[in-house]
Amino acid sequence: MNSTSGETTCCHIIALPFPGRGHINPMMNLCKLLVSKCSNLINITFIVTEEWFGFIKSTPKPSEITFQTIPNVIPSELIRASIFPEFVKAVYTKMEAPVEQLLDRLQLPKVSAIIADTYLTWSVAVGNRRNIPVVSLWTMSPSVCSLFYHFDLLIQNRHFPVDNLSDRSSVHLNLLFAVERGDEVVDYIPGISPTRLADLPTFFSGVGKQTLGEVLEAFACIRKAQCVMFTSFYELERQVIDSLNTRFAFPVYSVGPLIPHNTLDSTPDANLDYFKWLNSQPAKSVLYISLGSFLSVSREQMDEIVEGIRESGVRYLWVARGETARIQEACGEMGLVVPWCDQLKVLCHSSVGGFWTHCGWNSTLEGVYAGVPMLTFPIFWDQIPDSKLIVDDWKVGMKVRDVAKEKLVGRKEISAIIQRFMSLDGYESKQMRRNASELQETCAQALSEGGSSEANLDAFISKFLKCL
Ligand SMILES: O=c1ccn([C@@H]2O[C@H](COP(=O)(O)OP(=O)(O)O[C@H]3O[C@H](CO)[C@@H](O)[C@H](O)[C@H]3O)[C@@H](O)[C@H]2O)c(=O)[nH]1
Repeated sequence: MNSTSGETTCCHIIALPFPGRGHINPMMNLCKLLVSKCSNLINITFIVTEEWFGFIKSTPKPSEITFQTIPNVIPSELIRASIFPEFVKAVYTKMEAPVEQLLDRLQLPKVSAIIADTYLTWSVAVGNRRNIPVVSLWTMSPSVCSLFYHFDLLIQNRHFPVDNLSDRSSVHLNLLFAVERGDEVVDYIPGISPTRLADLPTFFSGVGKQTLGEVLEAFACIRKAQCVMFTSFYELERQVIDSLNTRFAFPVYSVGPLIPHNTLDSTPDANLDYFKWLNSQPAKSVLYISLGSFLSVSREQMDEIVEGIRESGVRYLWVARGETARIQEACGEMGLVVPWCDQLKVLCHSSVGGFWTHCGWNSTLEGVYAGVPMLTFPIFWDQIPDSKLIVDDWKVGMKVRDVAKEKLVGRKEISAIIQRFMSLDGYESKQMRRNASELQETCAQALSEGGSSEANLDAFISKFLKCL
């Protein structure tokens, strides 16, 4: 604290999240954490588009965090998934100028740092021009960070590009590739356990390949940031984090999981129908299903999932956007379908015994925190290696969808794996549940007083928030 004159000085942080739920949530959780650590001593300006402000303005937050908006210079969130490459290009090219204008107008005093999503490449230049340190917040797994940071190794080892794939925008091209060469093993990315080509992010073709240029640009820019922050915790991927620490010329801080665990006790739930329903179910009997907040699977696949769940006879709570009534009718009376829920609180409910997940990194961290085993159904990008971490490395889950094997997972297969996964008696299931509890314990230790995440946050604060 800068208090030689007896006065307390407030400093300022600018938060620049990437416009997407999976990025805004962890950025907000980080901001809340910083405020709770440095109460009354920092103010945070959280910058989003007007559209996102509409989505999040009623989110409970401390008064030290203030929203500021820029105009909607990028395509709407409502169509983001359908025009993803165009959306990413707009984020890379259209947001910098309005952010600069906003900062000029606000004239914020004593700005200690800009915390910006790694994918907002231009933020490093904004910070450097204003002589403000830039903290690059990576909201995916440290493994995926290492992979993109060392992308040249894939090229040197002739694992990228793959010549026989055209640029047609099709998920099936990735599958085609996965079937032909997917079992080849990548064992040269620092810190990452041997990984099949099929388990790398979906950058070999289609939409993934179309946005790869921007992602690699982000990893060129990350080198000019003053530090990198992970939403994860150190013990979860210790080898990768150690190895990145030796390679980066700046510090790496793992301060997570940056999920809303601090609010678990405070949010009221008694009146919500799905909590009332959960309260009346047997312990560990409910499969919680979420396919993520922005991408969806094909109609054909969705029908197989619905039938598989119905045939399994397992109790379920399914978060489905848009098609709630249709899915509820088709899946039957063993469960509930809702358009949105308080996911972390649901995962921590004693009736929930499993998590069908698309393996978004926040959901993965929430599953780890809650100690719930995961049934993985990755759809795109980093979700594929996240599934591999969950199933092969941590051994806290089972795969519904193996990208190297099949295009469409059929209802019989889905029903069988759900039953095996939710059984509390089977050897495999018991082992998986034991591993999930152990990982949960490691996570709790990281978050506890003196744990690695707390120590990293303290180290970050003392190095970067100089005004405190
Ligand atoms: O009913 C719901 C559904 C979701 N969530 C929350 O929404 C967030 C979703 O984040 P995530 O699980 O990471 O999924 P996406 O929104 O799909 O995340 C995007 O961003 C992530 C972080 O960069 C990437 O790992 C993913 O691949 C990418 O799709 C999580 O905190 C969930 O708890 C809820 O609270 N209620």
